[in-house]
Amino acid sequence: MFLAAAVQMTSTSDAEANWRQARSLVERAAGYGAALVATPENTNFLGPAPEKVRLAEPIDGPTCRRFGDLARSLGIHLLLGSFNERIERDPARCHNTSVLFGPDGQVQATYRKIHLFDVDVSESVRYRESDQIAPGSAAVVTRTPLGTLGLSICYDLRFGNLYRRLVREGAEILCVPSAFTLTTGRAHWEPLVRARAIECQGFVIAPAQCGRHDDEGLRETFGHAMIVDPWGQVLATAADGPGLALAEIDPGLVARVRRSIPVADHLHPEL
Ligand SMILES: O=C(O)CNC(=O)[C@H](CS)NC(=O)CCC(=O)C(=O)O
Repeated sequence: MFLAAAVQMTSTSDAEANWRQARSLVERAAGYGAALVATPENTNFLGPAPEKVRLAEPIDGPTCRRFGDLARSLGIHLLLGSFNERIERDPARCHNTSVLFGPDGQVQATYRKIHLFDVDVSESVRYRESDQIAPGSAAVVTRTPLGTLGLSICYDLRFGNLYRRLVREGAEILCVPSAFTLTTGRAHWEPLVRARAIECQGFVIAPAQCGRHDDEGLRETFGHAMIVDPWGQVLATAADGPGLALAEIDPGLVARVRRSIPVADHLHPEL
């Protein structure tokens, strides 16, 4: 058994303020005893698009170094839900990248968001994530002493085939750091998170952005950071505003649920 935490926070274009907010919530979670702490999509910056690309950094840049040092000083596994990763050969775009740090502070895995949010939420609320973000193409699973993690980001949550793949490759704990819009979050967030947990028969750790940001559309995000167990039960949901969803993870539950309903054996991959 170990304690996991999904961070809920409000990132803006003020990278230093975002760092202080994230650090204080991660420290709080570790203070409660959390061994695995995950922060939301765009932890380090959620603001105007041109700035986002201009401020993008490589994985060995200062943002990842800070989060790695934090993981080491607290002795935890820390998922930086996502940051804007510079692409050397493409100055116009960056990757939307999750980074897992081990308790030694080293980068243990990186995942680049595959499905990009090019969506008209309403007449006035319109996103074209692919204008600034270059998609990744690799599904990423990483073994840790706490269990095998499958990585994904936000809009990926709608594409069940990615999660089937992660489970096939051994994932027991699925991470979905997010920044769901208020509109789509109200209607779809919890059912989607629970559906992934039930289908995958795994834990889902879903950190979230919340509140009002300062990008062009003054976007508002849904919050409701949550942790769901392999039976689909919501173990914890963050309250309104910056905070934490904290829950105990029983790694043995994954195997018990998979034994009881052996969907992996009943799957028709040819369909
Ligand atoms: O663009 C940025 O600065 C930060 N990126 C995000 O907030 C991303 C891409 S726009 N948001 C989502 O994927 C929302 C998905 C969603 O809300 C849904 O699937 O309904």
